[in-house]
Amino acid sequence: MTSRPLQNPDNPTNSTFTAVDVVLDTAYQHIDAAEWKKLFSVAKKSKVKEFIADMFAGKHINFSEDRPALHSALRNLPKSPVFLDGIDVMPAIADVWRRIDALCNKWVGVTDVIHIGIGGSDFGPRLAIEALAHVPGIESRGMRMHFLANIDTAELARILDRAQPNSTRVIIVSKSFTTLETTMNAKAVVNWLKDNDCTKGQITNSLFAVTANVPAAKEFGIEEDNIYPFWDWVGGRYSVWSAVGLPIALQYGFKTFEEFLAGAHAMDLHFKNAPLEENLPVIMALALLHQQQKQGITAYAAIPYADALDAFPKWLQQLDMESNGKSVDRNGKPVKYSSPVVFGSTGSNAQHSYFQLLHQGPDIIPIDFIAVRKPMSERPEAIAHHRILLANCLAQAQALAHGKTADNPNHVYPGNRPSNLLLLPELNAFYLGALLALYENRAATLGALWNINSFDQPGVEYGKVLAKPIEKALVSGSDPIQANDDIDAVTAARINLLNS
Ligand SMILES: O=P(O)(O)OC[C@H]1O[C@](O)(CO)[C@@H](O)[C@@H]1O
Repeated sequence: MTSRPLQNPDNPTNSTFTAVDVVLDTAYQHIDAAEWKKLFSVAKKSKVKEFIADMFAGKHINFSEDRPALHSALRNLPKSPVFLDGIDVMPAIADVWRRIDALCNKWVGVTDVIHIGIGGSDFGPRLAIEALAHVPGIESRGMRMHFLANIDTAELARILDRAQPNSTRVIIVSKSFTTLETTMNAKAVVNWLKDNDCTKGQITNSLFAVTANVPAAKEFGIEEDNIYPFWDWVGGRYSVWSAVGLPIALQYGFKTFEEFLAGAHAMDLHFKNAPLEENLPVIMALALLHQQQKQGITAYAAIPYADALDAFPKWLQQLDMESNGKSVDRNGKPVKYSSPVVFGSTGSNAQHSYFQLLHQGPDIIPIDFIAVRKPMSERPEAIAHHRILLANCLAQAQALAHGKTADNPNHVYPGNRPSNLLLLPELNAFYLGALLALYENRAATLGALWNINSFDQPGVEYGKVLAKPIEKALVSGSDPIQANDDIDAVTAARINLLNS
């Protein structure tokens, strides 16, 4: 017995939208025609269409850093001119593509790649390498790809235990080339190469860098030929399309990297040209805004029913919350809405973790269910398992939407829990690119709707600054320290606890 009719009579039949073969179904958002009409008028009033045009035209929409947000140019495979302050950026981008392609053919006998980077210099390449590892038709070079991000040496030790120093290449990825975790990890890996009797020449040949700060990479000791540049008009969390995506080409071939770019480019063309009413990133953004306005939601979950997308929620957390986790708008005024807390993990695992809360908790938390139509293999067992996976995805969405009445209050499902269904035709480089670009463009649209600058991240600096004096005070066995301008009484007590 369900608590409401399965079909929602006031829900418009056109709840399904398709772009680049990716299907979005918003039926369970329970937004009726009048509400959609209102939402699209909000989009028009927020000048979303003009914002999209400005973004692709290289306008300095990242006004606080006086920069464009032109990551779309990085996947503009047709190389149609993209002008940034009067200069076409495509020749420089195409030159990096050429160099990446050439490098793919040079790496012979490499057993291990240690990819050192954090945040946007890690989440994107890590996601793509994991997502494409078992895609039929993608030939892997079979190199062990080690992602070293955290300053915690546990990750470093695990990697150095496995990698073969004489056949290892090191890619240091950092837009700023000043991120402490990355530079310290890079130094530790260079010392490991030295400790394993690698010659100076071997070390020089095995070190590569991907950065927007070429002088700093040279200063570190990377040969110019081994430095792959990107630019300050590419945000870190939007950078997987640049040479930051190098591991994808090295492991799966340049053609696969091009496929990845092509999917994102196709989604960009849709975002740039489709009317608001048929525009997937815009519709997803408006649906979230609607739930903020109607239900006062403060969190949302992205749940890929595909183990290959296990790293997707982590990538999305940085994209959404570093882009739009802000309290003031473009005019410095308090925002009405901004990014909710974003979390997620793969289904069906998530059903055995926090779905109890999603179904019966007091808070309404919208969900993006992401599913893949085609199983990763045609083996009968894989087809059977895939059918169960999809059935669970659809069942969870239905149960959340309609709920269930019961005499025993403990068994009541309130329902009215909104969700989207995103359906990829299959998981390959093209549709992975399309999916990530869909969410990047959704994040940009949300920024436009919330009147937020989605392309700076001033909130990540203060903690790093405070860590410096605290790190200096952490000397085990030292005399107890007193609170001072940088270290308050609580932290001083904690430092003394750690030092004792
Ligand atoms: O690529 P970099 O400069 O090392 O920065 C790493 C990450 O740190 C941040 O600057 C702050 O989290 C992110 O925006 C960025 O992706």
